[in-house]
Amino acid sequence: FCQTLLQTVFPPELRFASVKLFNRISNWFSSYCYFDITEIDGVNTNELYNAVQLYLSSSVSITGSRLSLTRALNSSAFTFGLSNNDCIIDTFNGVNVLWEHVVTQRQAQTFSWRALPDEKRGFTLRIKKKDKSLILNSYLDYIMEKANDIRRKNQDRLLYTNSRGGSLDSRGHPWESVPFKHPSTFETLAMDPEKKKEIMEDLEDFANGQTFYQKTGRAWKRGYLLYGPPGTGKSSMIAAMANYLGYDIYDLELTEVHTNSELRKLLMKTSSKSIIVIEDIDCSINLSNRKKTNNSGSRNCYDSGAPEMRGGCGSGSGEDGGNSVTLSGLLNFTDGLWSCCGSERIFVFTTNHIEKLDPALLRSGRMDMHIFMSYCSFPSLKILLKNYLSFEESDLDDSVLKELEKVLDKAEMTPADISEVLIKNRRNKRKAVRELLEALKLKAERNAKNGGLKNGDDVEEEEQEKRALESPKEEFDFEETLKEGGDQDNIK
Ligand SMILES: Nc1ncnc2c1ncn2[C@@H]1O[C@H](COP(=O)(O)OP(=O)(O)OP(=O)(O)O)[C@@H](O)[C@H]1O
Repeated sequence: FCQTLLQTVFPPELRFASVKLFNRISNWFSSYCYFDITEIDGVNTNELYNAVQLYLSSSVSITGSRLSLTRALNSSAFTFGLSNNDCIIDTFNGVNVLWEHVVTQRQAQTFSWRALPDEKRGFTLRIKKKDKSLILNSYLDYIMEKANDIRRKNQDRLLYTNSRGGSLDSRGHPWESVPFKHPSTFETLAMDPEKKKEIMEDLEDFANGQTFYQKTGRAWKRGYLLYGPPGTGKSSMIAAMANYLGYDIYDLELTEVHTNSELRKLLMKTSSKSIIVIEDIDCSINLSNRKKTNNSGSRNCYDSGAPEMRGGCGSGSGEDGGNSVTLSGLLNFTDGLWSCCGSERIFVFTTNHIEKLDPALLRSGRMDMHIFMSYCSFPSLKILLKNYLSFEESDLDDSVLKELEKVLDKAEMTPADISEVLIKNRRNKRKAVRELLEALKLKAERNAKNGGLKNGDDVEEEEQEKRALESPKEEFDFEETLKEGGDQDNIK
């Protein structure tokens, strides 16, 4: 009866108008203003909605009593969210704002080329009118930034490679990626703690240095050169850097890049907050012939500023018939105008032979920090003992520690060699230490015999070189024997 009466006295048009009027009057007198951020804006997904959801997830997890939980694709973390029609108060620059998660049923869908979800979701932001101009823009920027940080932290990092001979994938992308799961961290990395701290601080300063780089007019990038014998942890260091900063890694296979312009395109397709790695740079391209003069006897390649990497000096353009990467191309890659497309990028080059590198690559500004990855030192050994055997310093006898320390420098063993000994015997910790001591002593003795000659790989390399030098001599002797008409059986 009441309903019928209401319908008659207040027809829908009148009701609609009175609600509108009521809202307007209450808005007039209200000290708040409201912003609706819907999940779907027209037919497109609203990025701000996703950002707010992620941003609120960090504060909701502590305060909320009923929460929604999600786990995104390619993510290793759970994200908390406000459940339907729940509210939360957030504070920004001393101003309180209220967020409400509004979920309503969507009315029957009219024709649309895209199926919309049954529920209409959105956030309503309530801000005091007097604070609106003060915080709105900066608050929303802050939310977007924070959300990106959270997304990066939650999402699995990716390892990209270009090793497909310059071909593009179905999306026209020159890089292909896999989830990056390397477990190396600065904690597990065996190196001098002081040096480690210095590197970590440098990385932190870089990551937080947006204002600094802007103020000084420098491109927001940094170069690290890691050098040292094989097995001293150069790759592990790169993984630790990526895990520390939460950056993706682009592992650039330089031998698969054919021209400078291809190199540039690869660079353009890298994202910010990433580490671009060229491993064993001395093996990737020929860096040794920069001082060759060209036939006309002009000044050397290095002076000309466009040294050729394959086949001597070339034209100033730095490209050799369009099929070789030049040093100038590589320098432009790290240092030129193109290196600044995108920001917050780290370049890491690794080499086992720093002496083979062109000084142009090493000068400051290109490679800002040169990091020597050395043979295992005593502080590094303690980290390895802790990692592999869970040994603290106090768990070992002083005499054993002293013996290890004494022999370690002379043995010149890499952390990789030592890790092998420890892994092999990790079930029996005491035996592992004993075997390690023996291995170190043996290596030290061998080094002493060889006149302090480096580690196993270097010895092997020298032996290979010796063998290579010796083999032509044998051929020569054979020829000599032929000429002299020697013993035919021997010749056979
Ligand atoms: N400093 C280190 N700290 C911890 N582990 C190390 C270290 N160095 C080497 N290792 C161990 O040895 C293995 C090989 O090391 P890694 O590949 O990082 O050396 P590398 O210097 O990059 O060698 P290469 O020059 O041959 O590429 C790693 O998987 C790691 O387990």
